[in-house]
Amino acid sequence: MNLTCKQLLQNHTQTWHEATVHTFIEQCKLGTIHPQQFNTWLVQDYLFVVDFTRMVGRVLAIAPPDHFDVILAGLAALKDELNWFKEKAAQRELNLDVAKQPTCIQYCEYMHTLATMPYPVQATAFWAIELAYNQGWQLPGVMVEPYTEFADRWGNAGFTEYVKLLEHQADEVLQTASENVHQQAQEAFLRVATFEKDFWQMAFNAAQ
Ligand SMILES: Cc1ncc(CN)c(N)n1
Repeated sequence: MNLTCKQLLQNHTQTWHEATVHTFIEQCKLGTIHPQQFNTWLVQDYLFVVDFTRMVGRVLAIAPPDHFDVILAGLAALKDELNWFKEKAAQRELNLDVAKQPTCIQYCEYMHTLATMPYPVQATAFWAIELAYNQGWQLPGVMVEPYTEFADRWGNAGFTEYVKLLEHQADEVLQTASENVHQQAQEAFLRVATFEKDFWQMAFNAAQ
């Protein structure tokens, strides 16, 4: 039996919904998010993206050469993204040299463990991580200022296209993978979904 990214989304609609729809983002859309919550997200997400960039580097290291184009484009976008995070943090006078919160630590440690897994599992996790932000920031629709630019970073049409390419690459390698690898890919998808939900909650908790 084959496994595709689309099937993962269809088989786990509730879990995926919780990964991509959260009061944190809804309150960004409305402009009611507390600055302390948003700033916590900004700093912790920067720290996450540093480790995510390393993860993508490891994915590249074991990817077939015909997947390089998409992954290298992703790494180039991450270079811009890391600089953009620094700019946004400076505008808000936020210190990025702080400790990761437990949820961020656990997510980053999980990304590390992905390196021990077969390429189809890593490709599936990579796609799921990017899709979570693509949908998370896109689903609420137009956000009020100053959040428009944040929603646009991951919700724009180009990013949607990039996530589609990641899906095609994951689907391609899942097609020839064993049942056991399919099982691991499904577990990775579910772990990513749970971490995404927890990450929104971590930022939301900053005001309580
Ligand atoms: C927590 C999280 N998940 C996903 C992404 C998108 N790279 C992100 N920036 N942060």
